[in-house]
Amino acid sequence: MGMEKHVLLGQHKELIQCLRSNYYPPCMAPEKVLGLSPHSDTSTITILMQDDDVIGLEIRHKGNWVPVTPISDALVVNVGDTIEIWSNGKYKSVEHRAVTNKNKRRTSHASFLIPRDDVEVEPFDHMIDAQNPKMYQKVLYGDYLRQSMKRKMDGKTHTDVAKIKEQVIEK
Ligand SMILES: O=C(O)CCC(=O)C(=O)O
Ligand SMILES: [Fe+2]
Repeated sequence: MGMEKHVLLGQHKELIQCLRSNYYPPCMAPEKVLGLSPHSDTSTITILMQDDDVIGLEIRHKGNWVPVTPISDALVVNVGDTIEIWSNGKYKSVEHRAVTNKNKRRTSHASFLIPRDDVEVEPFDHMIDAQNPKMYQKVLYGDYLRQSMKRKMDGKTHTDVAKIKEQVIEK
């Protein structure tokens, strides 16, 4: 985003790390049962450690679900909604889900890096110009996080609260 590392870090006020560990037991009918419904993370970035012997994570790319094949000793880094808002939509949060597996159990550990609750998140001025008008309104991170957590995971629909609605200009 054309910013020094410490400036971006400073935008968090305090860099908070939340950890979620997921366990997906073997499932008799993986074609019918998802491990985790489609969603994007509200974080700035998410660092994911996943088992390397079973595929489970999938990202949505051009309308298709694409498996993220594990690489030994490698972490997966996903862009979250906060970067999407700060970058005014230049860097989109990735929609993802976890599928189940008939024979193998799977574990994953997601580390969400997030700003402090009282940070007002909105697109950075330098990401806005005539070609890229402001797409997101100011949201208080704590409110955004809690509102998203209250909802059923449903793709990226929770990001609508931060989007500037199209103006209807009456003649
Ligand atoms: O299990 C996975 O690979 C995905 C986990 C995830 O998306 C999450 O915990 O938010
Ligand atoms: Fe996630």
